[in-house]
Amino acid sequence: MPLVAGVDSSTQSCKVVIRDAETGTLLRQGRAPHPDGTEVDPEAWWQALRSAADEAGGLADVAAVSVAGQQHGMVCLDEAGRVVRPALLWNDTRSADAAADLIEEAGGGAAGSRFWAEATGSVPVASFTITKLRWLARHEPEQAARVAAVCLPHDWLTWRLAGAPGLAGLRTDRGDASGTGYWSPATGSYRLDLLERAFGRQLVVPEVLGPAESAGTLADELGGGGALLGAGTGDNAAAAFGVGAGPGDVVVSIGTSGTVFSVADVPAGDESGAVAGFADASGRFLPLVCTLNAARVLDAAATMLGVGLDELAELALSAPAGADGLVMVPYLEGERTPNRPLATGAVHGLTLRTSTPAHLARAAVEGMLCALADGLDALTAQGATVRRVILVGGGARSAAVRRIAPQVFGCPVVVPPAGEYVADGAARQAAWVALGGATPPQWEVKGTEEYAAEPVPAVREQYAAARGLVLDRR
Ligand SMILES: Nc1ncnc2c1ncn2[C@@H]1O[C@H](COP(=O)(O)OP(=O)(O)O)[C@@H](O)[C@H]1O
Ligand SMILES: O=C(CO)[C@@H](O)[C@H](O)COP(=O)(O)O
Repeated sequence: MPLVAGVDSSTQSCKVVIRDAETGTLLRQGRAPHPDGTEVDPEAWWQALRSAADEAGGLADVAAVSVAGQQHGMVCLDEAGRVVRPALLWNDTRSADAAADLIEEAGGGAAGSRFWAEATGSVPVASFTITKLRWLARHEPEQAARVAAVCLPHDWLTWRLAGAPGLAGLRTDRGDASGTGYWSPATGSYRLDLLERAFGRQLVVPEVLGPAESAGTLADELGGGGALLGAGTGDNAAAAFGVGAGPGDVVVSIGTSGTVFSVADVPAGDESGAVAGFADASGRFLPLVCTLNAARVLDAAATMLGVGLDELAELALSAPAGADGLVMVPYLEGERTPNRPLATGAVHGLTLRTSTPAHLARAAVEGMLCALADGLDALTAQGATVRRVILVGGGARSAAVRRIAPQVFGCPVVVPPAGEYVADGAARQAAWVALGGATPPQWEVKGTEEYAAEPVPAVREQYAAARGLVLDRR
């Protein structure tokens, strides 16, 4: 019975699961928090991974380990492999002007967007690594001069697990490479000309591995024993792999980010920029829409109302669908889809009738879900078929989210049992590496619950009328 470990190094925390490679049975798990903020010293992720792995009983008895991580974060290393500055995360919007500049330099407007969609599958927004490289080159030239290599959070953690074997030892996978802005899912190759255009010179980048290729072995200091390292992947690609998303399935993940994605056989190239044309962890593609505001909208609403998350859900469910016209536009951290990096949130429709905790709770849940429903529309416009939505992430633990989602999405919503599906996807990749074979092991997800409800189109209509009515941050 070989064991495998899967790691989810996401925005708010690190989770480790240890599973039986053949059956997928969960044996042990651990977690540790990450620091707040949109720039983080990668060393904090390393410490969190080590303590989550310790809580999970250590890695000494596993045959393989894979790391899934928050996408896009810019980890810059010098010649000696030292981190040059804290990593800028996917939700750091300071590179919004750099994104606009890169589109302008490629022809501007629709032509510039088309160029990027064709070259890399996605139109750059502030989240993408390439925009952060441009920001660094322009705003911190002394730090930029020290950079010898750039990689992503999961690449760096995999490299640390291997014992930090020099810059030539950096490895990544198709899924995470596709979120950099300098790798093409359609051709499966880097566009280092674009990296150079953005940063001003070439950098070492990780070698891109196939889905079941090994990135080396676990360092002895971690209990090594010859355990293989998987290539790892981005957290959304890992979630799709973890829940075993198939044709007609759209995964909606409500974590720090809100993401809407499906597994596709052909690469996407949405010139509007709404859908990012990523690659997945199985060798296929992962068209994806991402919002900056998801589970933390519920956290913020609970704080405003002075209640816990369970009480927030009860309040939301006690108000009518549509909250009698109270609408929350949830751009609390600016927004990525639509591309409004400076936007702030807003509440519309306040009357004496709607000025109650229940109405505000309902408006928060509906506003967050409506932004994701817009993402669902963008995904179907790119050819995705939606038979059902699979709901995952911390926000899926909310009873209100589970029950209101089918009203807003207009299709059945299935919720797997509360679990760590990103870490599970990483573990399944590790099992594929450990066991070999042309296809990954089949792990069954048991105990899925289905939620169905009559769609309530008025909720989306009132949100559509309100979503543009927001102020930019000053
Ligand atoms: N019962 C719940 N109701 C609503 N939100 C919840 C609940 N439990 C956890 N969350 C939220 O889930 C979020 C963390 O989700 P997670 O998917 O782990 O995020 P990430 O992967 O971005 O680190 C937190 O913002 C937390 O408040
Ligand atoms: O930027 C994206 C997807 O493009 C985000 O989904 C990040 O990958 C962070 O994920 P979470 O920590 O919210 O799960």
